[in-house]
Amino acid sequence: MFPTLLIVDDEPGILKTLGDLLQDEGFEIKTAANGYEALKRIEEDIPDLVLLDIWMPGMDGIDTLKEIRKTEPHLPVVMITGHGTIDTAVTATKTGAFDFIEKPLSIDKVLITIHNALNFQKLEEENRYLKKKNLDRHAITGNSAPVQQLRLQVFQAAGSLMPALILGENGTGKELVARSLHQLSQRSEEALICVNCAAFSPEHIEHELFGMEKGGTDTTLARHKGSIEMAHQGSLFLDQVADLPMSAQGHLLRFLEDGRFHRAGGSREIQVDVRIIAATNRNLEQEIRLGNFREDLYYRLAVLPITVPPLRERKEDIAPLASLFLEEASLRGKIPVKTLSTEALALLCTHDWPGNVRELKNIMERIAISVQETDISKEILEELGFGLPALPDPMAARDYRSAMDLFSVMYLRRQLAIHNHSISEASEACGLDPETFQKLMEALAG
Ligand SMILES: Nc1ncnc2c1ncn2[C@@H]1O[C@H](COP(=O)(O)OP(=O)(O)OP(=O)(O)O)[C@@H](O)[C@H]1O
Repeated sequence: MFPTLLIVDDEPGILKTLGDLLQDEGFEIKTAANGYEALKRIEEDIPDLVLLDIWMPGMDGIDTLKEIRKTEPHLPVVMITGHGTIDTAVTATKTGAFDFIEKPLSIDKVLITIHNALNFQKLEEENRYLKKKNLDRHAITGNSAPVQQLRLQVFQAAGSLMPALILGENGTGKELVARSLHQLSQRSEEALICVNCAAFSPEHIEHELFGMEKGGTDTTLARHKGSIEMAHQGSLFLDQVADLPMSAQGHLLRFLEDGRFHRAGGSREIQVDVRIIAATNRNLEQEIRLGNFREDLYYRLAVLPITVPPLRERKEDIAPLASLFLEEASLRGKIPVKTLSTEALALLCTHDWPGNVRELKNIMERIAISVQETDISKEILEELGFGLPALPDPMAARDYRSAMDLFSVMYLRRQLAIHNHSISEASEACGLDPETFQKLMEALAG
């Protein structure tokens, strides 16, 4: 299929010669003698590109362009200008024209501009497609009442510029909620900068957030912009915000008050427009009582609080989430999709999911890759440690020894659950070697 060009010019001579030349180059040509006719043509059938004369009686090129933009924001428009009307042409590019070509027209220049505009348009389309896909990637899966409520809260918060604070246990989906919030907001075309506040030492977190003006001889501290500046016009996601040291909390509070800050070592005041989204799995009210978190900062951050419920409180979501993760893993690994039997699913619903959705995702990915069968039975899950009998409360144990044994088994099971049901990962996290971990599990189970 050849690209369709709409040529808009009040000079019949130009319509004819330019039309014939471009038709010879393989384009399909439509013409319009004025702005009104052009809008009518576009309404009938959208062309791939418009060549639009600026000087026309009645509605001129700029007004026609403004009208086109109302219904067709992405349609590439190239302006044709008379000699000496560069200022108007610049106004046109500001109004959304792709480029302009001067009369008398050189066919080479016309062809290059058309090809550039069509290529750019293709790239833009791909980008929009990827953006849309990205939106799906950040979709919050689940049909339980708490997740429906969560989606509504995210949607409402996306329409505001106020800081949002996302609360919830480990692995519940706080980062996913933050990404979804940004994607649904008017800032989705701009950057979402993510900073894990727990990943930096107290000295480095301020440099990471606010940037650095002078670094002396230490090259790792060279002059650089901080995440706040990089997020200008977009959003900044502060994950594990409870880990911010006190001095950084003070600077963040000041920034939240008026959008201004200084780079470390700098005296120039910088103002940016950034939407803050913070998250934590800690109980911030308790951290305030313990003196670890500033109360005034908490109130600034928590203008729009969003709580992501733990998976054990929305077990209806286990089935759709498990299917999603099995499907995603099989797509990635190019292997057949696996499904859970009814009994296997019922067994998953008896589990408490201390690692929440991340634990479910990890286990489904492991099953997708390592299990041969496409129907996942209850027995396969039992081999991975699901469905172990519930343990009595260690506080009610008859003596110290039994209380300690009960506690140890609970601890090891929990570590196993959090770490992907993998003995090597869990043992490393607990500081035990895998053999000891396994032996302890067996001895305590007996
Ligand atoms: N409702 C959901 N739908 C689809 N995927 C989800 C959902 N909730 C969580 N996930 C996935 O589970 C994983 C863990 O989620 P995420 O990293 O957002 O959790 P988190 O609460 O930020 O964790 P942490 O407390 O450790 O920072 C991610 O891969 C995420 O995409």
